[in-house]
Amino acid sequence: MTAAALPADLPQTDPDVVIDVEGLTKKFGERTVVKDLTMQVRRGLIYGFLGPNGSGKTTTIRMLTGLLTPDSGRGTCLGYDILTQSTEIKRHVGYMTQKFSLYTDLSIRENLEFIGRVHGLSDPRGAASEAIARLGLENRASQLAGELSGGWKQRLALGACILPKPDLLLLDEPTAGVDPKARREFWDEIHHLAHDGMTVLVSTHYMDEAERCHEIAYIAYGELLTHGTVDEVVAQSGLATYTVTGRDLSALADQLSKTEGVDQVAPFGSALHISGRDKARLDAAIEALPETEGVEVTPSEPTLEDVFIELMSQSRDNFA
Ligand SMILES: Nc1ncnc2c1ncn2[C@@H]1O[C@H](COP(=O)(O)OP(=O)(O)OP(=O)(O)O)[C@@H](O)[C@H]1O
Repeated sequence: MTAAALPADLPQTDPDVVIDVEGLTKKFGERTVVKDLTMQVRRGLIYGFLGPNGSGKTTTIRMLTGLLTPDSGRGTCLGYDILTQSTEIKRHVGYMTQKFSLYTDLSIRENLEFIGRVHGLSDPRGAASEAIARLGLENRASQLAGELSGGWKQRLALGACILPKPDLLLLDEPTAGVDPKARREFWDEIHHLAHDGMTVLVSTHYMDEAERCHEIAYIAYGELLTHGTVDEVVAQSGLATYTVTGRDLSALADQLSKTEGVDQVAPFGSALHISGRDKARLDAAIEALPETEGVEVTPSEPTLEDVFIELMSQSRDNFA
């Protein structure tokens, strides 16, 4: 990964650490939405935030970048204090929210030029042309934004965010409802941006997108339950997993889901994915299965989805 030089007006603290916060807590009314969150994000990383609906991902991302003031805790974003220097932070951050917020009755080019002017760019027309070329929007430049399909809208929204060349990009569920090809192209572009030195914080519910992040954090009920690379998160889970293949597995799935030592049974096409927190107990459950012709049980690796479902079930227990 290449890291471009920091702009001269950024505080030259530790240029490799873009976000460095500790003990962030946020309440809305009586409800604590984010609890005692401590984390660091290094420059040029694509950092994914995962977790159930309403778990505090957006609130976290907004606090990390000074867009929302925490009730307690402290830290820096791009070297600026998140409590006192949010104006400076905002100058360097691009934020793509869940809601499409561009002008539907302006064309792609008009929208981008307008955004360029709002940001006071010296050459809004040139910047718009550059973004149009970068995102492959040339053939659609004069199309009205309101007439674009979901995937192209997202691409335009991304173009608008990167127009002022932010150092940090926040993407809040950027590909919800977008087809797989458009999602892949969107992610290819995110990787190009990170390769050029931009840091990206992205919230998502898609496991394949989580796997495209350099690091991920899983937040449930306001608490950061795990973080690291995908491999680290899977290894830290301590889950043991088997794959069961064969015909007519639904009766077996029923039986297994009631068996001690089996914490998860998930059908995947003609296979079952069986996981347990305690490998010895899971092994005992597997060994106790009756021999059934055509049914095969093989050890496998837990998927990220297995890990997240497990984390969610544990945290729900704690919060019930
Ligand atoms: N300004 C606000 N005032 C009151 N409650 C809020 C506010 N913003 C968020 N909340 C609540 O805080 C909780 C966390 O919301 P947040 O948007 O951070 O979750 P999320 O993980 O991003 O959810 P999703 O995946 O659904 O986007 C939710 O219960 C939400 O209703």
